[in-house]
Amino acid sequence: MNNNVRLAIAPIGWTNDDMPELGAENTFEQCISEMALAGFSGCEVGNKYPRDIALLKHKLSIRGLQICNAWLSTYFADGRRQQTIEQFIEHRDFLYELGAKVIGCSEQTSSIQSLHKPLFGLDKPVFNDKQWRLLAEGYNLLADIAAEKGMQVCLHHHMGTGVQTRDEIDRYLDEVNNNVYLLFDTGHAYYAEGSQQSMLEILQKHLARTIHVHLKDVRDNVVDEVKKQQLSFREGVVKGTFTVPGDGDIDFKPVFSMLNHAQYQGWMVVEAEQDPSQANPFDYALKGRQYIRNLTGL
Ligand SMILES: O=C1C[C@@H](O)[C@H](O)[C@@H](O)C1=O
Ligand SMILES: [Co+2]
Repeated sequence: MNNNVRLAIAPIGWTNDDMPELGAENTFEQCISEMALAGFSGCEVGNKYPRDIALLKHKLSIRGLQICNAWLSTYFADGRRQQTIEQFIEHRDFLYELGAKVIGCSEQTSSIQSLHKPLFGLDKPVFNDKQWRLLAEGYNLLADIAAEKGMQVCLHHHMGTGVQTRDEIDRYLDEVNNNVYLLFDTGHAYYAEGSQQSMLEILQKHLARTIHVHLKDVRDNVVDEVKKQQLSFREGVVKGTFTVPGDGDIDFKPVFSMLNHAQYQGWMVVEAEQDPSQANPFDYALKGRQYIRNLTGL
């Protein structure tokens, strides 16, 4: 893997912002110390991180860590344009001060990812033409606002949202301008389409537009349970849908070789939300780190 790729890890394995009861016992300092000790040089932002920029930078830099991105929910497809833009500007400025170059957003209009609804039922949002137009106009605008600070915007395709499937990812990238990008998440692509092959085809098709990568592995047996028992996204997470690369059913070798071939430059972020009381975050961070080292030399 080329030298322009850097490895980060998300705090979600230690403390889960969506379900704060998962990892409530883990402190911010424990989390970032273990990230550094496991051999990562960057991380995303969690809700236990201090908002004071100088303090946060200090805590991170003494551990050799840098912020590479943080999630922002957008609501363009239901018309909440102004509110989204205001939040985006604040988020952009926060990330800019921390030295991040990309801003990863997820369109959450009618999302069921946090609701108690079957993930594979009929409730997943499906955008109509007008909603796609609103989304595309919104993301085009975000890209211009990001560019004011030399930053780039990417959308995180996500289970339970209107940009989940392969066709929806294609449509998103067709509709937006060329300066609007993709955050490719291996776990969500695999979960959405149900196979390694489809996940790889999505990545192959959109390599040139991929500016940030989340590395999650998936446990097939838990996905089967989510389908059979009509579980929600979060119920699946608690049961262990996701894990670190090398611990589940995805083969990451072709993922890394595609990125390498395309001379991908940017961050790859291990992001494995599971219950920290069942999956010790430090053990799993080390496990993921070792697997990536073995396959990439990074
Ligand atoms: O990037 C992500 C952020 C989380 O909040 C989300 O639920 C997770 O699955 C993810 O991929
Ligand atoms: Co992700």
